[in-house]
Amino acid sequence: MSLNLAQAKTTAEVLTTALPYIQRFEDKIIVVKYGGNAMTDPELESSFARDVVLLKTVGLHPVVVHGGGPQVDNLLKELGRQSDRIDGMRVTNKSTMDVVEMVLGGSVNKSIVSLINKHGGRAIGLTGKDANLIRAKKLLMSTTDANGQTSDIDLGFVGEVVSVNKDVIMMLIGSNFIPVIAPIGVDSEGNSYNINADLVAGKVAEFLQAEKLMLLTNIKGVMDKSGNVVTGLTPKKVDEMIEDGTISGGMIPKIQCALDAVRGGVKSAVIVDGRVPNATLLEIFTNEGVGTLISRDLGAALS
Ligand SMILES: Nc1ncnc2c1ncn2[C@@H]1O[C@H](COP(=O)(O)OP(=O)(O)O)[C@@H](O)[C@H]1O
Ligand SMILES: CC(=O)N[C@@H](CCC(=O)OP(=O)(O)O)C(=O)O
Repeated sequence: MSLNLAQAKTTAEVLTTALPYIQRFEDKIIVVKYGGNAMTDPELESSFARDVVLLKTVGLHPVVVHGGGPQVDNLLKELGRQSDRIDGMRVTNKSTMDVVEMVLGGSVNKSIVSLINKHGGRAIGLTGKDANLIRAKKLLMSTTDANGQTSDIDLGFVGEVVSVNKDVIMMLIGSNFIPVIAPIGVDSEGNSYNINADLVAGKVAEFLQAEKLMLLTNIKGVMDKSGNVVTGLTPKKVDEMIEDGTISGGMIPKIQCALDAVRGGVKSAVIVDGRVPNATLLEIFTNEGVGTLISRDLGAALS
């Protein structure tokens, strides 16, 4: 495609405006979590893939961690099965784990890889099992009832991240690849664990000491009871909002991992509306961003 002079002038202006941001983020690692709910529109999927390729091309190092919860739900439904969720976590028995691995490590991972490659990137797909990328252990969860009684909940093969093999990711980044990671972990016995993709993205960002953790979802940001986007959340405020039901479901692990990541050394975490075209670029190349920002200073000041 060639541009006429007027178009070229506009493009030149845009590129000039982006220059300080490109310089600020040059050589920096940006972990982008691409949620299953943000994957529903082919146009937006292409926009996401192009954004990631553009970031890499101008010298940033995007690392993609993806979800795919709705896609797992769809296959389970087709198979005439279902799974419960507790606080946003899928209760995962052995046969559900097989489906999770098939969908997240298979079709979802490969379609993101293909799309990025179609747009000129060098994406490489991995699950946490490849090169023991994500070491995991069983997630232990407990609940407290109205009488203050605490009881354990068994979520089956749901895991939490123990460690991330940073060297593998750095090697790929150094060879100009864009890692695309499915949220499946492995323990020392070779057992697979289904891990919430936000938690994986947070830990990957922490182990890499990323400049930014971007969590793409299908909502404007964290909303209060009136539906207004909230920024500058404190852990205390988050607890209150979970307690009174303002924050629920998948937003619970999302906001918690954003807070954990900034406390763990990631410069900033942001919950971004993935339904906005070019959301990833807008977040990097504008001061305002497009979601709920949790900065390191804020995280440190409030912890
Ligand atoms: N206070 C809140 N603000 C925004 N979203 C919330 C809130 N509480 C619950 N949610 C829900 O969390 C969802 C995002 O989590 P999730 O569905 O797991 O997204 P993803 O698949 O992108 O990880 C939103 O679509 C919304 O339905
Ligand atoms: C334990 C657990 O709940 N795992 C998630 C993993 C995928 C995921 O997190 O996908 P989204 O980001 O699209 O929600 C699941 O099985 O749905």
